Amino acid sequence: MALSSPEATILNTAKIPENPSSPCSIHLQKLPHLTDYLPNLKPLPNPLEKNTLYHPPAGFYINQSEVVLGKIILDLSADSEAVSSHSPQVAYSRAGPRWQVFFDPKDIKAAIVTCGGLCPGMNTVIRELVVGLWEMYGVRQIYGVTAGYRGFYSRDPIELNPKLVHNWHKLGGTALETSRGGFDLNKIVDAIEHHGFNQVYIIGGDGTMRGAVNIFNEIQRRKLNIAVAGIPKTVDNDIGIIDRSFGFQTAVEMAQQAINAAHVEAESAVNGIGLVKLMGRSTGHIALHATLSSRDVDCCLIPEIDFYLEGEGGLFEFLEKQLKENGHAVLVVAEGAGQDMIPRTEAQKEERDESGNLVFLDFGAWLKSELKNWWARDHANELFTVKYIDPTYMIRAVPANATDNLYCTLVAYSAIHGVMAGYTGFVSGLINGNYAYIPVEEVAHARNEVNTKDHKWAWVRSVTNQPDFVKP
Ligand SMILES: Nc1ncnc2c1ncn2[C@@H]1O[C@H](COP(=O)(O)OP(=O)(O)O)[C@@H](O)[C@H]1O
Ligand SMILES: O=P(O)(O)OC[C@H]1O[C@](O)(COP(=O)(O)O)[C@@H](O)[C@@H]1O
Ligand SMILES: [Mg+2]
Repeated sequence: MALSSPEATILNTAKIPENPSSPCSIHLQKLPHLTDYLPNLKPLPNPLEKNTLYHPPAGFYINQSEVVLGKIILDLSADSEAVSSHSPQVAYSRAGPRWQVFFDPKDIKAAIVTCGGLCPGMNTVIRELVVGLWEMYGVRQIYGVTAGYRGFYSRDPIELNPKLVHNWHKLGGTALETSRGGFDLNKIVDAIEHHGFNQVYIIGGDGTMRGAVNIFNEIQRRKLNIAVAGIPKTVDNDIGIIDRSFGFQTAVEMAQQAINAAHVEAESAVNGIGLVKLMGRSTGHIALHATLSSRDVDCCLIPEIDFYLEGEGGLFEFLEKQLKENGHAVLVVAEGAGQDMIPRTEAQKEERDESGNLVFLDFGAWLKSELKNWWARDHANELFTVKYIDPTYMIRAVPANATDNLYCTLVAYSAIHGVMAGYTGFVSGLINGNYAYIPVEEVAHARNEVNTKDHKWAWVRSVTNQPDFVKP
């Protein structure tokens, strides 16, 4: 049947090359390997071969040639960027067990550390690293470094085993404790050497991964037989390349409770506004996803969009209309939104946390008072209520849900297999639904901001009907 919509016309006339599969080549991101700087290391057969419970079937081991593509959506029309520039498609090594390993389990002394803010699932990742190393590869020396990076040089590591970590996946937070700051490169690498750790698993966010790059470089410079693997953790979902971090979906789910409460409060008041602030230092992913799944939100404000309060096309005008039509409105704001609107003292402009992250002012509280001022000014004699809900830590200080727990298991096992195979300076992560190894250097600098030009943001706009804040 002939297609007659305008979209169909565009599709039918697009210049699609005769052989669309030919134009693209593949560029594999090279993973650092211990033999890059220790060429005399000898491979061993994978100890999984001797596992008494599990006999690896044919096809179990991953070949070096197996890759995961960084981009799976391509424009194959002849004049598209990808095709006309012949730019190669970026690919990453597929994660999983290798036939050869570069560690003898009896010589392994593994260290696990957690850094930065909490994220649901951190305990599961620790648990799965311990159980995976112990059960799959027969490793018996596994240690937890407590209190983040500073713990390497200021605390005694604690011994971990499957019995001890048995229930950890049911607990929020990190049993190893975490902290910000305290990154002292030489002290950390000295301590790693001093303790005899030869596998270091680092669970943390963008800051942590930048630290991991430095540790990896210093280990290479000292030519140490120590592999470093990162496992990206970011409740904000601000790390690029990977689809998302473990814990993100749990946080979005928890945020629903706050939005529901704000909705009930707003609906039950005369001219009621429910205002919810959700985490997201520099990205609005949690706010966006929580908004899309809730459907009760009338306006979602994130750091990636410019918006204004007063005048035509502004927030107050929009709320006025909402209150007139529905009697209530629900606003969701990301923590990092509107920071440049709040007046700051010189000291506040400089304030940073121990890791060097800028300390944000409470946009939700500021907006609440601005809303009240606006209403008092323009509608002095009408009732008005703003209920402000700030569930901050409640969305991240919880155990991971089932989906995130599964992700934690697979990402931890991927990291173990990669390290056993001698890879180092890499992270394991989910790319387009598949587990892959990515050079940590790349991950440490890859940002993941909300793309306000894509369909997802357009759906937010259509679900909420909020203005686009383009000044007339
Ligand atoms: N550029 C950097 N170089 C080295 N270490 C860093 C860097 N940025 C942050 N860190 C360290 O990484 C750890 C966690 O960083 P932080 O930004 O607090 O959290 P996250 O890793 O979750 O983003 C802290 O110990 C901090 O000192
Ligand atoms: O109060 P804390 O522990 O510094 O955490 C607050 C920050 O932690 C986060 O949840 C996550 O930040 P990180 O990924 O950098 O750890 C941010 O959204 C928030 O700004
Ligand atoms: Mg961070």
